[in-house]
Amino acid sequence: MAIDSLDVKKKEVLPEDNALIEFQETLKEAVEILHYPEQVYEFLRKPMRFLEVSIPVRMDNGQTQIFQGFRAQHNDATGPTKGGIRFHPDVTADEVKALAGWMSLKCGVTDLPYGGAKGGIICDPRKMSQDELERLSRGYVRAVSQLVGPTKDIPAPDMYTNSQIMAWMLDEYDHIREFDSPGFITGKPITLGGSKGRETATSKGVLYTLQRVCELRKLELKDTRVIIQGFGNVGSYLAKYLYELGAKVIGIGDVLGALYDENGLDIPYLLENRDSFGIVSNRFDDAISNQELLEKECDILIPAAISGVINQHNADRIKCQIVIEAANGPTTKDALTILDERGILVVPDILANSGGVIVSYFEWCQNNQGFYWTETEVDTRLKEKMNTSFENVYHTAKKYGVNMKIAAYIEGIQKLAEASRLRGWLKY
Ligand SMILES: NC(=O)C1=CN([C@@H]2O[C@H](COP(=O)(O)OP(=O)(O)OC[C@H]3O[C@@H](n4cnc5c(N)ncnc54)[C@H](O)[C@@H]3O)[C@@H](O)[C@H]2O)C=CC1
Ligand SMILES: O=C(O)CCC(=O)C(=O)O
Repeated sequence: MAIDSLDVKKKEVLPEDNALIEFQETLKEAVEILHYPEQVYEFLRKPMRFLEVSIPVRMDNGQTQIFQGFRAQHNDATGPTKGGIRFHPDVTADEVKALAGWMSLKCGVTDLPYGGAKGGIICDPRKMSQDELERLSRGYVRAVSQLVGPTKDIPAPDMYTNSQIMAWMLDEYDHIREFDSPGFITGKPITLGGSKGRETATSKGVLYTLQRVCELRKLELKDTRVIIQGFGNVGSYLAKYLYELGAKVIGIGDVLGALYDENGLDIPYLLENRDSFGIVSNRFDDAISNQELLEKECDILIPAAISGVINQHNADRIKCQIVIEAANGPTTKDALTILDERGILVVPDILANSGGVIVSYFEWCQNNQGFYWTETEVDTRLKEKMNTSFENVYHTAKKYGVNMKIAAYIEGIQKLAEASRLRGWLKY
């Protein structure tokens, strides 16, 4: 069914469209702090491979529409590449390249045996029927099938993709390869070899990070005022967990607007009334804009939607103690400088949202073993990895006297650079 009624409004907070430059500039800073030669930066600043594809899809009206898709593989020195596939009308080639680079760093920070990758298709899934989405998903796999595979490059969900889309992609891949290979893709339905706990993994990882930060800042989670932008996979589960733990979720945002109540929102009601694309604000007359939401006073602000929303235009009006980046790249470099100067702690994406890829890794391990874990096993291991990664980044920040973003890059780069040197790709 086409969902025309949910027409995307023009974005109220214009993201800075320079994710790749953001990635490269921060990378350069971290490489210099580590006293690595320039070639390390030159090698890591772009993906090792990038494929752009055209995907013809027969639409329900009988006409064929050509969709543009991408897959970027940033670096495979440490293992096969790994990263989600985004279906979004605004996704660009450069953004996918940046997202792939961030995936490499994320896998470095969390010590996973992967390099980074990312995929994207320019489309608006809210305006497509399930049949059209299925044909698009299968078409994408056919277009990139030479490049991906369980020991080459393993996709997963990202914005506007979900376990059903992973299931179609897996089925198409199995069809092409003529054997069952559940390890080709993660974030699958549990019946098809998905892992328990993958659906909630990113939000749980953000929660564990947030709890650790609260301990350090001596903040009681109970009654802490939290604002979350994004009410999809990551934002909605996070809101649920925080609400259950007694935090006051005073604001949430989605693509069409935002809801705010200084006394705390009724999260169970919003969860029940949101649609499958994480939209709920359109059900209320008193919705505010995303811009207003981001500038409301709170203790912890959690951008969990798109990149570049905290930028040089609004960073001096952000009124919180802590920003936890659940989205990829929500804070620009300029904004980070302003927030640093204002004493606002920013916990970086490549640490905070790594729970998703961590449990994707667990899923892949389970597929390779053919032996499946309980939810408690998954969760215990996730928490352990999140906590270890947090402590490493935190201590690196102290050691080098840098913010947590640079510290996370420093943590993320080292294994990549070392593996590239050991393979003889870089001489230093
Ligand atoms: N799903 C996962 O496992 C992981 C997701 N992430 C990142 O977290 C973020 C959110 O991902 P998901 O929750 O999976 O996506 P989703 O598709 O489930 O939900 C996206 C949410 O963002 C909102 N949104 C979309 N465009 C917006 C805009 N222009 N302004 C304000 N809100 C907007 C949507 O309305 C929806 O509520 C993305 O940056 C993604 O890359 C990071 C790590 C893993
Ligand atoms: O689960 C994965 O493999 C990747 C998730 C992802 O795309 C991300 O962390 O940004």
